[in-house]
Order: sequence, then C-alpha cells, then structure tokens
Amino acid sequence: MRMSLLRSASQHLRRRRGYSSTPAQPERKVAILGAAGGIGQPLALLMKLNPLVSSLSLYDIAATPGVAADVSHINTRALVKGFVGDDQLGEALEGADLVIIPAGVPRKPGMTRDDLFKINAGIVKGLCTAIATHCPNALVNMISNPVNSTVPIAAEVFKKAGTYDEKKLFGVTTLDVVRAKTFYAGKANVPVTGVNVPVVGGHAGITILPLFSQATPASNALSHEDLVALTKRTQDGGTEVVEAKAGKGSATLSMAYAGAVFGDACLKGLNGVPDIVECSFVQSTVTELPFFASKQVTNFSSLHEICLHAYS
Ligand SMILES: NC(=O)C1=CN([C@@H]2O[C@H](COP(=O)(O)OP(=O)(O)OC[C@H]3O[C@@H](n4cnc5c(N)ncnc54)[C@H](O)[C@@H]3O)[C@@H](O)[C@H]2O)C=CC1
Ligand SMILES: O=C([O-])CC(=O)C(=O)O
Repeated sequence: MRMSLLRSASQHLRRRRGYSSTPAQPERKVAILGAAGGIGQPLALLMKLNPLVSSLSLYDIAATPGVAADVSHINTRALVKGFVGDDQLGEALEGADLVIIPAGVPRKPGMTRDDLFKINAGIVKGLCTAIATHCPNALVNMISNPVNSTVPIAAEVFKKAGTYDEKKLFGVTTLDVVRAKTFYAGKANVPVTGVNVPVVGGHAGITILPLFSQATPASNALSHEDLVALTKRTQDGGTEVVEAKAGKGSATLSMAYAGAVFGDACLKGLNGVPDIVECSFVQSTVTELPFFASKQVTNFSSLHEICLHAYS
C-alpha cells in the first residue's frame, strides 16, 4: 500500500514536470538540421538523453549517418535516424514537433556575426522552405547566426509559404543567459544552480542586454564597476570563445547545452507543463523593434498551439 502510494506520487510529480513515463506519454519528434557539426553532434547527444523525445531525426549535408549510428546505441527512449543531402531533408522533417537549426558556418577571429549573413541566410532560407512544406506546425529553434537576422529571414520564408505563426519561431539566445548566470554567480560568490538572470534584446554585441538588476538571488556585494564588467563579458562571451579557439570555430559545447535547455522548455510547453519561462528572440511588441529577445512563458491551450506572453 505504502509502496503503491509512493509510486503514484512519484509518477504524478514526473507528469507535472513533463517527464511522464505512463503509456499516455506523448510521442515527440525532434529534428536537428546541421547535426554533424560542432554544435549539432553534442546537441544530438543531449536530445537523445531527453526522455521527452521519442524520435530524433539527425540531418546534415555531410556525414550524418555516422553520427546517427553512434548516438542511436545509447539506451534511451528516442529512436534515432540519420539523413543526409537534399533528397532526404523532407523525410527528416516529416511529422517533426520541434526543429532545431544549428546549420551554418561559424565565426573566425576578427569576424562579426554579421559577416556570416550571406552564407547562413541562404542555408536558413532553404531549410525553412522545407520546414514549411514538411512540418509547417513544428516549433522552430534558430541557432544559426546572425540570429538577429536569421529569425526575421525564417519569418519571411514562412509568411511567403503561408505557414507563419509568430508563436512558433524562436531565436535561441539561451547561451547568453547561461553565460550571464555563470559570470554573475562567480562574481557574486553565490551557488550557480540557484541563479537566474534575464537577458533581453538580441544576440550580437551590445544588443545582448543582461538584466543584472533583476538577477536572483540579488547581491549587494557587486559594485557598479562589477556590473559594467559583467555586462561586457556577457556581451563578448561569443568572441571570448572564438578567440580562444583561434580559428577552429565558435562555442559548440556550451551552445549545445543551451540549445538542449531551450529545446526541453519547448517540449515541456508542448506537453502542457505550465509556466515554463525562458528568454528568446521572437516577434515582439515589447519595443518598436519587430523582433526582440525577452522572457517567454510557454503555455499550451491545445496541442500544437503555443501561446507566448512577452514581459516588458
Ligand atoms: N545562437 C547562438 O547562441 C550560437 C550560434 N552559433 C551558430 O551556430 C552555427 C553552427 O555552428 P557550428 O556547429 O560550430 O558550425 P559547424 O561548421 O561545426 O557545423 C555546421 C554544420 O552545418 C552543416 N550544414 C551546412 N549547410 C547545411 C544545410 N544546408 N543543411 C544542413 N546542414 C548544413 C555543416 O555540414 C556542418 O556540419 C553557426 O552559424 C554559429 O555562428 C554558434 C554558437 C552560439
Ligand atoms: O560568437 C559566435 O560567433 C557564436 C555565438 O553566437 C556565441 O557564442 O554566442
């Protein structure tokens, strides 16, 4: 009796967190486009470890079958399939609930994210055209840079195809939040696990605006100079990694972690878990800018219908 009560209480808790293990657990297909890359591979690993994923579709223009074979041996729920080349893109996307896009070239030292625009805009345009055809209802998490431009490009592609739903398109700015939390905890000398810092604006240089005034737990140990230095370090976090990697790309492992955190929040939203809050670069009315990163609460009034409420 005691054991069965404990079991049912634990199942209830898991269901509330979106990790139900009952037969009613929803099937969720996640597709990663650019899955063979520096971000794509560790992101594939992390999504394979996520119990909310039932099907994981790994697509790239290069070498995905090897990555898929490797990840598929891990004994977790998600069934993994690898797809490669233009011909297999449609099959990779068919029925996806969530599409995560880290496809595109990364920066080298001396470049800005805007220098990636020409090549990555074309890649994103092609991939979003296929999403509009094969999984028009999917949530889209855009990682490819420059996020400040690739998200509006994706929106235009979806508008042209007649499938645009602004509540389903997200620029992934979670890495800025991850960095702000880490740097703040270090400076304020508080345990990082309990720290939260909203980051608004965009995902490039001074458009990245960490709101340390709203950080929790609040710290009065930090001087104005500390806050200025923390803000600058968060804004320059990407460049710090690009320079440290000295020509061998930009952040991949921390980005894969951040992408997995944001992807998990989207899946929980789809599963009806209430009040999941993450910052993201979305179509917005918070400022006069058409797109702006701010805190988003994901709620689902019905399956596949996501309602995002921006906080100002
Ligand atoms: N939003 C963010 O916070 C961050 C964004 N990034 C961006 O993510 C992107 C990827 O970075 P990495 O993984 O380091 O680069 P990478 O070069 O290691 O991997 C990119 C992958 O995309 C694939 N690819 C290229 N064109 C494709 C297409 N049309 N369809 C499918 N796959 C395609 C390549 O074959 C490669 O495997 C870059 O644009 C980078 O700037 C990187 C870090 C943080
Ligand atoms: O800096 C870059 O090029 C990659 C990126 O967006 C980041 O690490 O925040």
